[in-house]
Amino acid sequence: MSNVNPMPREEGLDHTLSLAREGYLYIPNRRHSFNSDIFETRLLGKKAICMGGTEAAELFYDEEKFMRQGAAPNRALQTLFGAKGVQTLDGPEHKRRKEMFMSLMSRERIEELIHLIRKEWESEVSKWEGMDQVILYKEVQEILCRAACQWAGVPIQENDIKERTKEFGSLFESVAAIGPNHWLGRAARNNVEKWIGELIEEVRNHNLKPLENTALHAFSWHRDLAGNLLDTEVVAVEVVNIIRPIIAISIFINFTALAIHQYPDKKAKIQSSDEKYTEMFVQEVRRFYPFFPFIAAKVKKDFIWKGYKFDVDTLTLLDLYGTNHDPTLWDNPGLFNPERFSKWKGGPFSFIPQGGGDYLTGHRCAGEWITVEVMKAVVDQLINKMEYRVPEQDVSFSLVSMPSIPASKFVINHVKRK
Ligand code: HEM
Repeated sequence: MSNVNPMPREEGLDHTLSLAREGYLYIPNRRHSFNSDIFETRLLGKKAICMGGTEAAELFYDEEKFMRQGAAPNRALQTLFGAKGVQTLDGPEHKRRKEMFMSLMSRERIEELIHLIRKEWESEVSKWEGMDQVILYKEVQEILCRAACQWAGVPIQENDIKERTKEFGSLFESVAAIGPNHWLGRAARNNVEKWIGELIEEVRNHNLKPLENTALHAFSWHRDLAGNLLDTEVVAVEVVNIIRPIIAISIFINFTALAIHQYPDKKAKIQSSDEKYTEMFVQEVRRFYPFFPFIAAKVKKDFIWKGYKFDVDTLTLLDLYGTNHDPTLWDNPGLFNPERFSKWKGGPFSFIPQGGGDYLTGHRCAGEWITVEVMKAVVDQLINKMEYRVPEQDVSFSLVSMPSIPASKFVINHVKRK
């Protein structure tokens, strides 16, 4: 064992409170002070490893070394993820389930979603023209809820939109909450899973016939490796795994609107450049602003990496926010600078707002292409299709509360179609 070195270690009994207090900066602060991309700490009463940077991300996505089963805390399963979803699976079972998701992500299907969102957006602009003020975050969530349900083959009545939007929103807004908001998130999950579960039963009884290439259809009839249909509850979790994150793009859209407002020179450049610059702008929004701070896995079997010992079952967190702001990977990472993406060489482990690695064989976000395309379409709507003013408001956002959203939820007024 002479080749094993002690890992830099945060002394003390437990640091869960520091994690809650420092939020997005908990891991980056310690990577900086230990001058190490890896350190040991104690979270939820147990030893845990935190790591960040390209090499750590590559290690984290090695499925021989890490597994997802048992890694997500119960409070995340009860709100954000749901039980027995794709996020909790490993190996061939995960690959089979992930294929089910990726089968929806063709260029044509993504274009259909963008078309639905643009249509909903344009009809909302007419409503916004008559409003004294528009709280963009709330309004955009309703647009995305309508479009996502339609895209997923899930019928929804117009008078249910507000309530369902709130429920889906609370699944990702309550994940780090304690007390009443956490319980609201749990109640919302029970409600939406029950509603979707009833629709799945209708599909299986042939009373409801969603289009074949929709999530509701594909997931209801998906078969696992043993050739069996999935339990209704699991299908419901996976359909929610499509609709909920599409609505969560509202967070990136709020930051997109904020960036357009705060960086008028970049806005002018979008207006005078081609689509390539819009894409660079959107990528910089995803790199610069906070969304998911980190992701969790457990060590699958004992191994040694760079002289550090990883013991089976140890909770390990990969620093997403810190990797996207790592000064060894990004020049002047605190600067909002879309131009950096003109020279960016790409790579699956350095730019990881939605996880890293491979889409099909690993856990990288199934909806990353959708997210980028939706954000690009929204930039076009905000800049080329409407005019608006941004009144005085508090647009500060926290690096502690998760997920982080600008305080005012971005208010606009004097909206006019162009
Ligand atoms: C709103 C912006 C989004 C962010 C910030 C985001 C972020 C993430 C992150 C960090 C992961 C975990 C990666 C990992 O565990 O290694 C993930 C997984 C996932 N995301 Fe997203 N996501 C977004 C949008 C979407 C969209 C639009 C969809 C689907 C339409 C989607 C579907 C999924 C699924 C199904 C997984 C699980 C993948 C797996 O475990 O194999 N996400 N996402």
